[in-house]
Amino acid sequence: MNTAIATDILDNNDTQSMPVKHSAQEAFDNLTETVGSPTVADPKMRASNVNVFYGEKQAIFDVSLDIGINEVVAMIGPSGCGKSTFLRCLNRMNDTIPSCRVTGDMTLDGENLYGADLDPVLLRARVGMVFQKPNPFAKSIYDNVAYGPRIHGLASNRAELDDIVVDSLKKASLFDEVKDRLDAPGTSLSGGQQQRLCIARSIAVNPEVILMDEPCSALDPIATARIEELIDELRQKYAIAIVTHSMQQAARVSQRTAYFHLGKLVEVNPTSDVFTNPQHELTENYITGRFG
Ligand SMILES: Nc1ncnc2c1ncn2[C@@H]1O[C@H](COP(=O)(O)OP(=O)(O)OP(=O)(O)O)[C@@H](O)[C@H]1O
Repeated sequence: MNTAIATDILDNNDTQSMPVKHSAQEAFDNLTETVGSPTVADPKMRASNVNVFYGEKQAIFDVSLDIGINEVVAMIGPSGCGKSTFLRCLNRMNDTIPSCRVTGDMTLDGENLYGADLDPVLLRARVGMVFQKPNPFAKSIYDNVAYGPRIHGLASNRAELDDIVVDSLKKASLFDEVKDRLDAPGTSLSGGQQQRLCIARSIAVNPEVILMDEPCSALDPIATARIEELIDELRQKYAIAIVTHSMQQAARVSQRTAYFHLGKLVEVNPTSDVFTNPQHELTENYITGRFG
């Protein structure tokens, strides 16, 4: 993990009181194309020219961004800039909001996410999501993890289901802590354990991509560190996109960072570049604490 960069960001926060340069607004108004490298050679997911509307209000403007295999892409930016809205497009969670309309092209392994023949329920198994607040079902630890494999018919007998549950809990770094109480309610776990249970639940249905929307915002620093380590391990197998308010977290866990501002994707670059040598003035203002 990029701990050194994360520490640099902390050290740079003495610039918080500096005024926003007037030219920053001009730079935003003139922004017609994302600065940096929104595409990768081997995309798992590709979003091209995506616009999102809530009724008449446009929340995302012409955003293009790839999520590559074995990479973590961090999405950062001021509150309300559209990070969660964009993330939710990637597994069609926005379908559940009646006023929400999405245009543009989005693909998973080249397949159109919004194609008429694509079942959103199956899509959400392939593109799992972990939310801000851990949300285990009111079921046992075992049944929380077994739920997805059961409804998707991934196990033909109890022994296979047991294997999936144990394997998923191991991958989520939770097994050792719960192996003696798999029948206990998921809600009896600590917040950090509940979040790892939710990650195990996503993993259990063999996802290819994991989306995380501020997964550590309800957790203490120790539980956060466990999840961050886990994200680093999960990257070996999955493509991951994470929305975070913590620039230190983005620096620690991601390989590329995407900076959103008022619904536009301003800059995407390797994380080390974004935090040490941002290309766009708006990114620089944000990471040095001049606004946000
Ligand atoms: N369900 C909704 N209905 C109407 N407008 C919405 C809805 N969800 C989000 N918005 C609006 O879309 C814009 C982007 O919101 P979004 O939650 O995606 O931003 P965000 O960057 O994730 O914010 P935060 O960091 O505060 O979570 C905001 O103006 C918000 O008010």
